[in-house]
Formats: sequence, C-alpha cells, structure tokens
Amino acid sequence: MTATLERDFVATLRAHSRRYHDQHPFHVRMNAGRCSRGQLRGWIANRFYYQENIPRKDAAILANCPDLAVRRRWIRRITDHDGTVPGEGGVEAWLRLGEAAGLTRDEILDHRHLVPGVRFAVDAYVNFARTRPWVEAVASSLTELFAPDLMAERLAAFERWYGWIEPSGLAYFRARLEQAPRDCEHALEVVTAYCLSADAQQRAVDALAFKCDVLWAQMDAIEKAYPE
Ligand SMILES: O=C(O)c1cc(C(=O)O)c2c(n1)C(=O)C(=O)c1cc(C(=O)O)[nH]c1-2
Repeated sequence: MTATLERDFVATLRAHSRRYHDQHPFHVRMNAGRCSRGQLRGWIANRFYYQENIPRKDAAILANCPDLAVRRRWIRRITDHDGTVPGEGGVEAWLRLGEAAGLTRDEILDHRHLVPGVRFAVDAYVNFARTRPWVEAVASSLTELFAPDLMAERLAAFERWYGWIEPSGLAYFRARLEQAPRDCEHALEVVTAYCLSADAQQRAVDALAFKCDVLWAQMDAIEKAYPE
C-alpha cells in the first residue's frame, strides 16, 4: 500500500471518533457531574458485562488468528483483563470500582442490574469476533483509539464531582490510560498490514462503525434504565 493510501485509510478510521460514545448524552452528563448516585451505580453494574466479556472476545480473535506474531502480542489483552492470579486484572479492578461506588460484589456478579439492551449489545460484539474474519474483529477494537481522551476526562470528572466514590476505585481508568494506546497501536499495525485492498479497508471501516454502534446502543439502554 502506498503511504498516501495508508494515510487515507487511517484518517477514515480515525474520523469515526465522531460516532464514539463519548458524545452520548449519558456520558456528557456523567462528565459534567450531573449523574446521580443511582445512575452511576447503574452504569457501573451494567458496564461490568462489557468488561467481563472483553477477554472472551479477545480469546475468539486469538482462536481465529493464524498469525503467530499477532497472537503473541494479542494475548496480553486477556491477561490484562483476567489477571494471572486472583485479585489482579481489569475485571477485578472494575469490581473494586463498583464497591468504591457502594455496590456489592454479588450484585455486580449476579447481573441483577443488567438490562436486556446491554446484554444484547455486548453479546453482539462477542459474536462478531467469533464469526467474522479475525482482521475485521481486530478493526472493531479500534474504538480504543478514542478511549484515552474519554478516560482522562472521566477520571477528572469523578475526582471533581463524585467525591463519594472512594478514589482507590478509579485505578481501572488509570490502567486503561496506558493499556488502550498500546493496544490500539498494535491493532492499527495489524489492520494496515492486512487490509491492502479497497474492499478489505472498507470491511475494516465497517467493523469499526459496527463497534461504535455497539457502544452507543449499550449507552442508550443504560440511559433508558436510569433516566434523569
Ligand atoms: O469506558 C470506555 O469508554 C471504554 C471504551 C472501550 C472501547 O472504546 O471499546 C473500551 C473500554 N472502555 C475498556 O475499558 C476496555 O477494556 C476495552 C477493550 C476494548 C476492545 O474493544 O477490545 N474496548 C474497550
């Protein structure tokens, strides 16, 4: 691929920031300090379903990926989320976020707050990774290009507006500030190396658009369940 074509492709992917869920009204209210305790707890409990399914999504990508060098790096995502021993990893950190916000571990783990729309959106993402070509699944993870800005804004907002959440609970977001740029740099390397035809590039762009829809639908369902 020529440098110009690659630049255009990457620019088209990056332009999907316009469809990212940082602009969802619920996130806008969250970052402006306008969410109630109940709304934040509802968001945390529901988003847990996304967190716990991310490693299963990444395991599906590994299972479908014939490229050893890619697998060797991709596997890190699973250990980042699952940890390698009890008490570690992103899933555990999210549970601690929930506890810091006044939820019990049990009520997060047993999905009693999980609403159907969030379940459907997350299941659609895992299913996409299981059934579509692995490079498209890699492309769908590229929403993480846009995540660090949102994470930084969220951290500042939580510290400023939601002092009732124990600050140690925010460790999850701090870890993602480092993990997300590393992860999406790798994902971008993979899609630019593998998507060389206009068709392949379009499929990658479509996969990213699909993922923006997953995240948006998830937020719509949360917003409906915890109205103003
Ligand atoms: O809180 C967020 O806004 C947000 C967004 C995203 C994303 O853009 O998909 C991820 C995460 N968080 C996240 O914590 C995470 O581990 C993650 C993994 C992935 C992925 O698609 O592989 N996205 C995201």
